[in-house]
Amino acid sequence: MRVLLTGGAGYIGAHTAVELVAAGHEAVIFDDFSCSSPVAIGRINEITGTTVPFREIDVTDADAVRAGIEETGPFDAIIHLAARKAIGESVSMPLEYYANNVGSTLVMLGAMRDHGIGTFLFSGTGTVYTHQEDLPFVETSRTGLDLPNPYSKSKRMCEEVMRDFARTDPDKRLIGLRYFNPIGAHDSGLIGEDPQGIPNNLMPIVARVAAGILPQVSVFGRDYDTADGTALRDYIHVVDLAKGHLAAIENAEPGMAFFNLGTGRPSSVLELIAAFEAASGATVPTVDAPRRPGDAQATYCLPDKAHAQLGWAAECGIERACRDYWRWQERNPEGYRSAEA
Ligand SMILES: NC(=O)c1ccc[n+]([C@@H]2O[C@H](COP(=O)([O-])OP(=O)(O)OC[C@H]3O[C@@H](n4cnc5c(N)ncnc54)[C@H](O)[C@@H]3O)[C@@H](O)[C@H]2O)c1
Ligand SMILES: O=c1ccn([C@@H]2O[C@H](COP(=O)(O)OP(=O)(O)O[C@H]3O[C@H](CO)[C@H](O)[C@H](O)[C@H]3O)[C@@H](O)[C@H]2O)c(=O)[nH]1
Repeated sequence: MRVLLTGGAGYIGAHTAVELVAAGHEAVIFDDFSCSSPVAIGRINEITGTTVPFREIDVTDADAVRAGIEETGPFDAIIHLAARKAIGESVSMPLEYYANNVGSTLVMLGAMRDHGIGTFLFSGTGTVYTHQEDLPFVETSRTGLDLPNPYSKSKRMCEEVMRDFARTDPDKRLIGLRYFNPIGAHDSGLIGEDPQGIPNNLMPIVARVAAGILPQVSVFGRDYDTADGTALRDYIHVVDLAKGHLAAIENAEPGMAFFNLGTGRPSSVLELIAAFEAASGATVPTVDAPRRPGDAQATYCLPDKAHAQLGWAAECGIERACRDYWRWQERNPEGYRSAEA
Protein backbone atom coordinates (compact mmCIF):
# COMPACT_ATOMS: atom_id res chain seq x y z
CA MET A 1 0.00 0.00 0.00
CA ARG A 2 1.06 3.65 -0.44
CA VAL A 3 0.61 5.24 2.97
CA LEU A 4 0.56 8.89 3.96
CA LEU A 5 1.97 9.04 7.49
CA THR A 6 1.43 12.29 9.38
CA GLY A 7 3.64 12.84 12.41
CA GLY A 8 6.10 10.33 10.96
CA ALA A 9 9.13 12.00 12.55
CA GLY A 10 7.72 11.45 16.05
CA TYR A 11 8.22 8.58 18.47
CA ILE A 12 5.46 6.27 17.24
CA GLY A 13 5.59 7.63 13.68
CA ALA A 14 9.26 6.81 13.10
CA HIS A 15 8.75 3.23 14.29
CA THR A 16 5.64 2.93 12.14
CA ALA A 17 7.52 4.20 9.09
CA VAL A 18 10.23 1.56 9.62
CA GLU A 19 7.69 -1.26 9.97
CA LEU A 20 5.72 -0.10 6.92
CA VAL A 21 8.82 -0.16 4.73
CA ALA A 22 9.99 -3.48 6.23
CA ALA A 23 6.63 -5.01 5.28
CA GLY A 24 6.92 -3.81 1.68
CA HIS A 25 4.61 -0.80 1.89
CA GLU A 26 5.56 2.67 0.68
CA ALA A 27 5.44 5.51 3.19
CA VAL A 28 5.43 9.27 2.66
CA ILE A 29 5.80 11.45 5.76
CA PHE A 30 4.13 14.81 6.41
CA ASP A 31 5.47 16.43 9.57
CA ASP A 32 6.09 20.03 10.60
CA PHE A 33 8.76 19.02 13.16
CA SER A 34 6.94 21.06 15.81
CA CYS A 35 7.56 18.28 18.36
CA SER A 36 10.33 16.31 16.66
CA SER A 37 13.61 16.48 14.79
CA PRO A 38 14.40 16.02 11.09
CA VAL A 39 17.25 13.78 12.28
CA ALA A 40 14.58 11.09 12.74
CA ILE A 41 14.00 10.98 8.98
CA GLY A 42 17.67 10.24 8.32
CA ARG A 43 17.57 7.51 10.96
CA ILE A 44 14.47 5.92 9.38
CA ASN A 45 16.35 5.87 6.07
CA GLU A 46 19.44 4.38 7.74
CA ILE A 47 17.42 1.52 9.26
CA THR A 48 15.37 0.77 6.16
CA GLY A 49 18.11 1.31 3.58
CA THR A 50 15.68 3.42 1.55
CA THR A 51 14.80 7.08 1.21
CA VAL A 52 11.39 7.68 2.71
CA PRO A 53 9.98 10.84 1.12
CA PHE A 54 8.88 13.58 3.50
CA ARG A 55 7.36 17.03 3.27
CA GLU A 56 7.55 19.67 5.98
CA ILE A 57 3.82 20.38 6.22
CA ASP A 58 1.57 21.59 9.02
CA VAL A 59 -1.35 19.20 8.59
CA THR A 60 -3.85 21.71 10.00
CA ASP A 61 -3.22 23.63 6.75
CA ALA A 62 -5.68 22.15 4.22
CA ASP A 63 -4.09 23.91 1.24
CA ALA A 64 -0.62 22.65 2.11
CA VAL A 65 -1.96 19.11 2.61
CA ARG A 66 -3.75 19.21 -0.76
CA ALA A 67 -0.63 20.44 -2.54
CA GLY A 68 1.50 17.82 -0.75
CA ILE A 69 -0.83 14.98 -1.75
CA GLU A 70 -1.01 16.18 -5.35
CA GLU A 71 2.77 16.12 -5.42
CA THR A 72 3.43 12.82 -3.62
CA GLY A 73 0.21 10.81 -4.03
CA PRO A 74 -1.89 8.86 -4.82
CA PHE A 75 -2.36 7.05 -1.50
CA ASP A 76 -4.26 3.95 -0.39
CA ALA A 77 -4.24 4.90 3.29
CA ILE A 78 -3.65 7.74 5.73
CA ILE A 79 -2.13 7.01 9.12
CA HIS A 80 -2.77 10.18 11.09
CA LEU A 81 -0.42 10.41 14.07
CA ALA A 82 0.37 14.13 14.06
CA ALA A 83 -0.80 15.70 17.31
CA ARG A 84 0.40 17.50 20.39
CA LYS A 85 0.42 15.12 23.33
CA ALA A 86 1.69 16.83 26.51
CA ILE A 87 -1.15 16.49 28.99
CA GLY A 88 -0.01 19.29 31.33
CA GLU A 89 0.54 21.67 28.42
CA SER A 90 -2.94 20.89 27.11
CA VAL A 91 -4.41 22.19 30.37
CA SER A 92 -2.68 25.55 29.97
CA MET A 93 -3.09 25.74 26.15
CA PRO A 94 -6.50 24.16 25.43
CA LEU A 95 -7.21 26.22 22.31
CA GLU A 96 -3.90 25.23 20.71
CA TYR A 97 -4.54 21.56 21.54
CA TYR A 98 -8.07 21.49 20.12
CA ALA A 99 -6.95 23.48 17.05
CA ASN A 100 -4.05 21.13 16.34
CA ASN A 101 -5.48 17.74 17.30
CA VAL A 102 -9.08 18.17 16.17
CA GLY A 103 -8.22 20.61 13.35
CA SER A 104 -5.63 18.29 11.79
CA THR A 105 -8.05 15.35 11.95
CA LEU A 106 -10.73 17.36 10.11
CA VAL A 107 -8.20 18.33 7.45
CA MET A 108 -6.93 14.78 6.99
CA LEU A 109 -10.46 13.33 6.81
CA GLY A 110 -11.24 15.97 4.18
CA ALA A 111 -8.13 14.89 2.30
CA MET A 112 -9.32 11.27 2.49
CA ARG A 113 -12.64 12.25 0.92
CA ASP A 114 -11.27 14.67 -1.68
CA HIS A 115 -8.46 12.41 -2.88
CA GLY A 116 -10.43 9.15 -2.84
CA ILE A 117 -8.27 7.51 -0.16
CA GLY A 118 -9.95 4.34 1.14
CA THR A 119 -8.45 3.88 4.62
CA PHE A 120 -7.91 6.26 7.55
CA LEU A 121 -6.22 5.29 10.79
CA PHE A 122 -6.28 7.54 13.84
CA SER A 123 -4.10 7.35 16.95
CA GLY A 124 -6.29 7.60 20.00
CA THR A 125 -5.64 6.79 23.61
CA GLY A 126 -6.74 4.32 26.25
CA THR A 127 -7.39 7.32 28.51
CA VAL A 128 -10.80 7.80 26.81
CA TYR A 129 -12.23 5.04 29.02
CA THR A 130 -13.97 6.70 31.94
CA HIS A 131 -14.97 3.99 34.41
CA GLN A 132 -12.41 2.07 36.47
CA GLU A 133 -15.07 -0.59 37.22
CA ASP A 134 -14.87 -1.57 33.53
CA LEU A 135 -11.27 -2.84 33.83
CA PRO A 136 -9.79 -4.48 31.82
CA PHE A 137 -11.02 -2.07 29.17
CA VAL A 138 -12.62 -3.48 26.05
CA GLU A 139 -13.68 -1.38 23.09
CA THR A 140 -17.27 -1.22 24.36
CA SER A 141 -16.25 -0.03 27.84
CA ARG A 142 -17.70 3.33 28.76
CA THR A 143 -16.05 6.40 27.21
CA GLY A 144 -17.03 10.03 27.35
CA LEU A 145 -15.89 13.60 27.51
CA ASP A 146 -15.70 13.57 31.30
CA LEU A 147 -11.91 13.39 31.03
CA PRO A 148 -9.35 15.23 33.15
CA ASN A 149 -7.55 17.19 30.41
CA PRO A 150 -8.05 18.80 26.97
CA TYR A 151 -5.57 16.39 25.34
CA SER A 152 -7.65 13.29 26.10
CA LYS A 153 -10.85 15.17 25.24
CA SER A 154 -9.40 16.24 21.88
CA LYS A 155 -8.72 12.57 21.08
CA ARG A 156 -12.23 11.54 22.12
CA MET A 157 -13.75 14.32 19.98
CA CYS A 158 -11.86 13.07 16.94
CA GLU A 159 -13.31 9.60 17.47
CA GLU A 160 -16.84 11.05 17.28
CA VAL A 161 -15.97 13.05 14.16
CA MET A 162 -14.71 9.84 12.54
CA ARG A 163 -17.85 7.97 13.57
CA ASP A 164 -20.06 10.59 11.89
CA PHE A 165 -17.85 10.74 8.82
CA ALA A 166 -17.93 6.94 8.46
CA ARG A 167 -21.73 7.13 8.05
CA THR A 168 -21.32 9.23 4.89
CA ASP A 169 -19.52 6.48 2.98
CA PRO A 170 -19.91 2.84 4.07
CA ASP A 171 -17.10 1.70 1.77
CA LYS A 172 -14.43 3.69 3.58
CA ARG A 173 -12.40 2.05 6.32
CA LEU A 174 -12.00 4.19 9.45
CA ILE A 175 -9.87 2.77 12.24
CA GLY A 176 -9.50 4.29 15.68
CA LEU A 177 -6.62 2.78 17.61
CA ARG A 178 -6.56 3.30 21.36
CA TYR A 179 -2.99 3.00 22.55
CA PHE A 180 -2.02 2.09 26.05
CA ASN A 181 1.41 3.20 27.31
CA PRO A 182 4.08 2.98 24.59
CA ILE A 183 7.65 2.37 25.80
CA GLY A 184 10.78 0.82 24.29
CA ALA A 185 12.63 1.71 21.10
CA HIS A 186 13.84 0.13 17.87
CA ASP A 187 16.55 -2.43 18.62
CA SER A 188 19.03 -0.58 16.38
CA GLY A 189 19.21 2.20 18.99
CA LEU A 190 18.76 4.68 16.13
CA ILE A 191 15.18 5.84 16.76
CA GLY A 192 13.36 6.31 20.03
CA GLU A 193 11.40 8.65 22.23
CA ASP A 194 12.70 12.21 22.20
CA PRO A 195 10.63 14.30 24.62
CA GLN A 196 10.70 18.03 24.02
CA GLY A 197 11.76 19.86 27.18
CA ILE A 198 11.39 18.21 30.58
CA PRO A 199 9.83 14.74 30.27
CA ASN A 200 6.62 14.00 32.16
CA ASN A 201 6.09 10.33 31.42
CA LEU A 202 7.49 7.59 33.60
CA MET A 203 9.75 5.80 31.11
CA PRO A 204 11.87 8.75 29.91
CA ILE A 205 12.24 9.91 33.49
CA VAL A 206 13.37 6.46 34.67
CA ALA A 207 15.86 6.27 31.78
CA ARG A 208 17.31 9.68 32.63
CA VAL A 209 17.67 8.74 36.28
CA ALA A 210 19.42 5.49 35.29
CA ALA A 211 21.76 7.56 33.08
CA GLY A 212 22.54 9.95 35.94
CA ILE A 213 20.92 12.93 34.18
CA LEU A 214 18.13 13.24 36.78
CA PRO A 215 18.63 12.43 40.48
CA GLN A 216 15.56 10.32 41.28
CA VAL A 217 12.08 9.22 40.21
CA SER A 218 9.13 10.60 42.18
CA VAL A 219 6.67 7.74 42.61
CA PHE A 220 3.29 9.41 42.34
CA GLY A 221 1.14 7.60 44.90
CA ARG A 222 2.06 4.67 47.16
CA ASP A 223 -1.46 4.30 48.54
CA TYR A 224 -3.32 2.85 45.56
CA ASP A 225 -5.35 -0.30 46.05
CA THR A 226 -2.79 -2.47 44.23
CA ALA A 227 -0.32 -5.15 45.35
CA ASP A 228 2.57 -2.72 45.94
CA GLY A 229 0.45 0.44 46.34
CA THR A 230 1.57 2.02 43.04
CA ALA A 231 -0.54 2.61 39.91
CA LEU A 232 -0.93 0.03 37.13
CA ARG A 233 -0.44 0.67 33.41
CA ASP A 234 -0.40 -1.48 30.28
CA TYR A 235 3.10 -0.76 28.88
CA ILE A 236 3.45 -1.78 25.24
CA HIS A 237 6.65 -1.94 23.19
CA VAL A 238 6.55 0.77 20.53
CA VAL A 239 7.56 -1.72 17.81
CA ASP A 240 4.59 -3.92 18.74
CA LEU A 241 2.43 -0.79 18.57
CA ALA A 242 3.85 0.12 15.16
CA LYS A 243 3.09 -3.38 13.88
CA GLY A 244 -0.49 -2.90 15.09
CA HIS A 245 -0.85 -0.06 12.59
CA LEU A 246 0.16 -2.35 9.74
CA ALA A 247 -2.20 -5.08 10.88
CA ALA A 248 -4.99 -2.50 11.04
CA ILE A 249 -4.58 -1.00 7.58
CA GLU A 250 -4.05 -4.44 6.05
CA ASN A 251 -6.98 -6.22 7.71
CA ALA A 252 -9.70 -3.80 8.83
CA GLU A 253 -13.15 -4.15 7.29
CA PRO A 254 -15.09 -1.23 5.75
CA GLY A 255 -16.82 0.99 8.32
CA MET A 256 -15.73 2.46 11.65
CA ALA A 257 -13.94 0.29 14.20
CA PHE A 258 -11.98 0.95 17.39
CA PHE A 259 -9.20 -1.31 18.64
CA ASN A 260 -7.28 -1.37 21.90
CA LEU A 261 -3.55 -1.78 21.39
CA GLY A 262 -2.05 -3.00 24.63
CA THR A 263 -0.59 -6.16 26.10
CA GLY A 264 -3.36 -6.94 28.58
CA ARG A 265 -0.66 -7.36 31.27
CA PRO A 266 -0.53 -4.43 33.70
CA SER A 267 2.67 -3.45 35.52
CA SER A 268 3.02 -1.19 38.53
CA VAL A 269 5.30 1.85 38.68
CA LEU A 270 7.69 -0.06 40.95
CA GLU A 271 7.68 -3.11 38.66
CA LEU A 272 8.62 -0.96 35.67
CA ILE A 273 11.44 0.68 37.63
CA ALA A 274 12.74 -2.74 38.76
CA ALA A 275 12.65 -4.01 35.17
CA PHE A 276 14.63 -0.97 34.05
CA GLU A 277 17.23 -1.48 36.75
CA ALA A 278 17.64 -5.11 35.67
CA ALA A 279 17.92 -4.13 31.99
CA SER A 280 20.39 -1.29 32.51
CA GLY A 281 22.39 -2.54 35.47
CA ALA A 282 21.94 0.95 36.91
CA THR A 283 20.32 1.92 40.19
CA VAL A 284 17.19 4.07 39.93
CA PRO A 285 16.64 5.92 43.22
CA THR A 286 13.01 6.75 44.03
CA VAL A 287 11.22 9.10 46.38
CA ASP A 288 7.59 8.78 47.44
CA ALA A 289 5.34 11.60 46.24
CA PRO A 290 1.60 12.34 46.41
CA ARG A 291 -0.72 11.02 43.69
CA ARG A 292 -0.58 13.09 40.49
CA PRO A 293 -3.88 14.93 39.94
CA GLY A 294 -6.00 13.30 37.23
CA ASP A 295 -4.13 9.96 37.34
CA ALA A 296 -6.15 6.75 37.29
CA GLN A 297 -5.29 3.91 39.64
CA ALA A 298 -5.16 1.43 36.78
CA THR A 299 -5.35 1.51 32.99
CA TYR A 300 -5.06 -1.70 31.03
CA CYS A 301 -6.99 -3.40 28.30
CA LEU A 302 -8.10 -6.67 26.87
CA PRO A 303 -6.56 -6.63 23.37
CA ASP A 304 -8.64 -9.58 22.13
CA LYS A 305 -10.53 -7.65 19.44
CA ALA A 306 -7.30 -6.63 17.69
CA HIS A 307 -6.16 -10.25 17.88
CA ALA A 308 -9.39 -11.67 16.49
CA GLN A 309 -10.05 -9.10 13.76
CA LEU A 310 -6.58 -7.85 12.84
CA GLY A 311 -4.48 -10.90 13.65
CA TRP A 312 -2.27 -8.75 15.90
CA ALA A 313 -0.89 -9.32 19.37
CA ALA A 314 1.92 -7.68 21.31
CA GLU A 315 5.00 -9.89 21.45
CA CYS A 316 7.38 -8.07 23.81
CA GLY A 317 7.26 -7.70 27.56
CA ILE A 318 8.53 -4.81 29.68
CA GLU A 319 11.94 -6.49 30.09
CA ARG A 320 12.66 -6.31 26.36
CA ALA A 321 11.18 -2.79 26.15
CA CYS A 322 13.45 -1.60 28.96
CA ARG A 323 16.54 -3.11 27.28
CA ASP A 324 15.70 -1.41 23.99
CA TYR A 325 14.89 1.91 25.67
CA TRP A 326 18.20 1.79 27.55
CA ARG A 327 20.15 1.17 24.32
CA TRP A 328 18.49 4.24 22.76
CA GLN A 329 19.16 6.29 25.91
CA GLU A 330 22.82 5.30 26.10
CA ARG A 331 23.50 5.99 22.44
CA ASN A 332 21.49 9.22 22.31
CA PRO A 333 21.78 10.81 25.77
CA GLU A 334 20.16 14.00 24.50
CA GLY A 335 17.85 12.31 22.01
CA TYR A 336 18.26 13.43 18.40
CA ARG A 337 19.98 16.59 19.68
CA SER A 338 23.01 14.36 20.27
CA ALA A 339 23.24 14.03 16.47
CA GLU A 340 22.31 17.64 15.69
CA ALA A 341 25.20 19.03 17.78
N1 LIG B 1 3.21 8.39 23.22
C1 LIG B 1 2.08 8.17 23.89
O1 LIG B 1 2.08 7.93 25.11
C2 LIG B 1 0.76 8.16 23.17
C3 LIG B 1 -0.32 7.49 23.75
C4 LIG B 1 -1.55 7.50 23.10
C5 LIG B 1 -1.70 8.19 21.91
N2 LIG B 1 -0.64 8.83 21.37
C6 LIG B 1 -0.83 9.54 20.10
O2 LIG B 1 0.03 8.97 19.13
C7 LIG B 1 0.42 9.96 18.18
C8 LIG B 1 1.93 9.97 18.07
O3 LIG B 1 2.47 10.20 19.36
P1 LIG B 1 4.03 10.24 19.63
O4 LIG B 1 4.24 9.68 20.97
O5 LIG B 1 4.76 9.68 18.48
O6 LIG B 1 4.24 11.82 19.71
P2 LIG B 1 5.41 12.73 19.11
O7 LIG B 1 5.24 14.08 19.73
O8 LIG B 1 6.72 12.05 19.25
O9 LIG B 1 5.05 12.79 17.57
C9 LIG B 1 4.05 13.61 17.05
C10 LIG B 1 4.54 14.12 15.71
O10 LIG B 1 3.51 14.92 15.10
C11 LIG B 1 4.12 16.09 14.58
N3 LIG B 1 3.08 17.13 14.52
C12 LIG B 1 2.36 17.65 15.55
N4 LIG B 1 1.48 18.56 15.08
C13 LIG B 1 1.65 18.59 13.73
C14 LIG B 1 1.03 19.32 12.69
N5 LIG B 1 0.05 20.20 12.92
N6 LIG B 1 1.46 19.10 11.42
C15 LIG B 1 2.43 18.21 11.15
N7 LIG B 1 3.05 17.49 12.10
C16 LIG B 1 2.66 17.69 13.37
C17 LIG B 1 5.25 16.40 15.51
O11 LIG B 1 6.24 17.24 14.95
C18 LIG B 1 5.77 15.00 15.81
O12 LIG B 1 6.72 14.60 14.86
C19 LIG B 1 -0.18 11.26 18.69
O13 LIG B 1 -1.39 11.48 18.02
C20 LIG B 1 -0.42 10.99 20.15
O14 LIG B 1 -1.45 11.80 20.66
C21 LIG B 1 0.60 8.83 21.96
O1 LIG C 1 7.59 10.86 37.36
C1 LIG C 1 6.65 10.05 37.29
C2 LIG C 1 5.86 9.91 36.11
C3 LIG C 1 4.81 9.01 36.11
N1 LIG C 1 4.55 8.27 37.23
C4 LIG C 1 3.45 7.29 37.22
O2 LIG C 1 3.70 6.38 36.18
C5 LIG C 1 2.47 5.95 35.59
C6 LIG C 1 2.52 6.20 34.10
O3 LIG C 1 2.55 7.60 33.88
P1 LIG C 1 2.86 8.24 32.46
O4 LIG C 1 2.88 9.72 32.63
O5 LIG C 1 4.06 7.60 31.86
O6 LIG C 1 1.62 7.77 31.56
P2 LIG C 1 0.05 7.98 31.76
O7 LIG C 1 -0.53 6.64 32.04
O8 LIG C 1 -0.24 9.05 32.73
O9 LIG C 1 -0.41 8.51 30.33
C7 LIG C 1 0.15 8.05 29.11
O10 LIG C 1 -0.56 6.99 28.56
C8 LIG C 1 -1.86 7.23 28.18
C9 LIG C 1 -2.33 6.00 27.47
O11 LIG C 1 -3.02 5.18 28.34
C10 LIG C 1 -2.03 8.47 27.34
O12 LIG C 1 -1.89 8.18 26.01
C11 LIG C 1 -1.12 9.60 27.71
O13 LIG C 1 -0.96 10.47 26.61
C12 LIG C 1 0.22 9.17 28.11
O14 LIG C 1 0.92 10.28 28.67
C13 LIG C 1 1.37 6.73 36.30
O15 LIG C 1 0.85 5.95 37.31
C14 LIG C 1 2.10 7.91 36.92
O16 LIG C 1 1.53 8.41 38.10
C15 LIG C 1 5.32 8.39 38.38
O17 LIG C 1 5.07 7.73 39.38
N2 LIG C 1 6.34 9.28 38.36
